[in-house]
This record gives sequence, C-alpha cells and structure tokens, in this order.
Amino acid sequence: MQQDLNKCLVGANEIKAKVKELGEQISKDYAGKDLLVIGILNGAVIFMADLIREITIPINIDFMAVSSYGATTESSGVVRILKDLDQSVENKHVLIVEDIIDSGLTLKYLVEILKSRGPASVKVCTLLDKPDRRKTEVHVDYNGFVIPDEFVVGYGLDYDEKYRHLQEIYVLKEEIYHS
Ligand SMILES: Nc1nc2c(ncn2[C@@H]2O[C@H](COP(=O)(O)O)[C@@H](O)[C@H]2O)c(=O)[nH]1
Ligand SMILES: [Mg+2]
Repeated sequence: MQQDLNKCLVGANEIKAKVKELGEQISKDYAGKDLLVIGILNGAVIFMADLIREITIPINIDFMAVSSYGATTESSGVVRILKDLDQSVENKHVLIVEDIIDSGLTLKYLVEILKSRGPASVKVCTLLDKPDRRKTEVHVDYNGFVIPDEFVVGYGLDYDEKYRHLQEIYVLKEEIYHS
C-alpha cells in the first residue's frame, strides 16, 4: 500500500482544521435556511461525514452517485446517475459536497440537473480543486485546498476502489495507473 504512494499532499491535521473552518462558514451562511446537504458518492463520503458534524445548524442530508471515471484517472466526460436523491430539492437550499473537482464535467452536470428541479439555490463545497485540469467553467462556493495536477488518493478518494480509508491525501505513483 505505502509503496504505491508518492508524497503526502495534505496531512490529517490540516484536513481537520479546514473541514472545521468550512463547517463554521456554512453554518453562518445558511443560518435560518432550509439546507439540504448532498454528498456525491463514493468519493465524498468521508469528507461529508466529517463536514456535517462541523455544521451547527439543522440540516437534512441525502446522497447521489454518479459515474464518470471507472478504473482510470481520466474523466470519460459522460456522466451517468447511478443513484438519485431520495428526497425532493424543490424550494430547498442545496449544497453539493464533492471530494475533488478536476475537469469540472461531473459538477457541471450535477448543478444543471439539480437546478432543473426547482431548488431555492444550489451551491458547491469541494475538499480539493485541481483548476489546471478544467475543461469547463464551474463556480465553487466553498473550497478546501487547491492542488496541482496530480492524481491523488486517500480520505475518501480512490484508485480502482483502493486507498479510500487513508487519513491523509497522497499523490499516487504514476506506475500504479500506467502499469
Ligand atoms: N481519486 C481521485 N479521483 C479523482 C481525481 N480527480 C478527479 N477524480 C474523480 O472525478 C470526479 C470529478 O471529476 P471531473 O473531471 O468531472 O471534475 C471527482 O468527484 C472524483 O471522484 C483524483 O485526483 N483522484
Ligand atoms: Mg467524486
């Protein structure tokens, strides 16, 4: 496992502090509003679990699963819904929680589909952002860390369903996905 990883990009304490800061900001911004926090499975599950416990206002949660990658490191650009929401977003303030924004294609699709369902608002919170890889313009409201153009794993992010349980975020060695 450790031999598959290059340097640690973001440590556990740094993640913890950032998640707390994001939770505090979200709590302030949505005070008195009906907030539905939507986690995007599977990558955002650990970030989502930690983030909602730093939010101090009442919220509802739900999850969506989409596919755009598979066992590769490049988005296919074709996004498919694998699991839809269990509840309506109509008249609710929606906060999408993503693990990472890369090309932006997944997020653009998600924002468009959710906006078409009549919410009061749609905002985006991501733990990681790789702006150098953008193929489409997307607006991010809450951003944890801007990172360089490297394929990262850990803290929910996988390669071929591995490494999600790691407490820190690591750069995956190229030989792992080029072999
Ligand atoms: N484990 C990793 N997953 C990644 C990385 N970059 C992107 N992704 C996955 O793709 C979607 C979003 O991709 P996008 O190209 O449509 O913006 C993201 O939610 C991840 O699941 C990465 O470096 N490591
Ligand atoms: Mg994701």
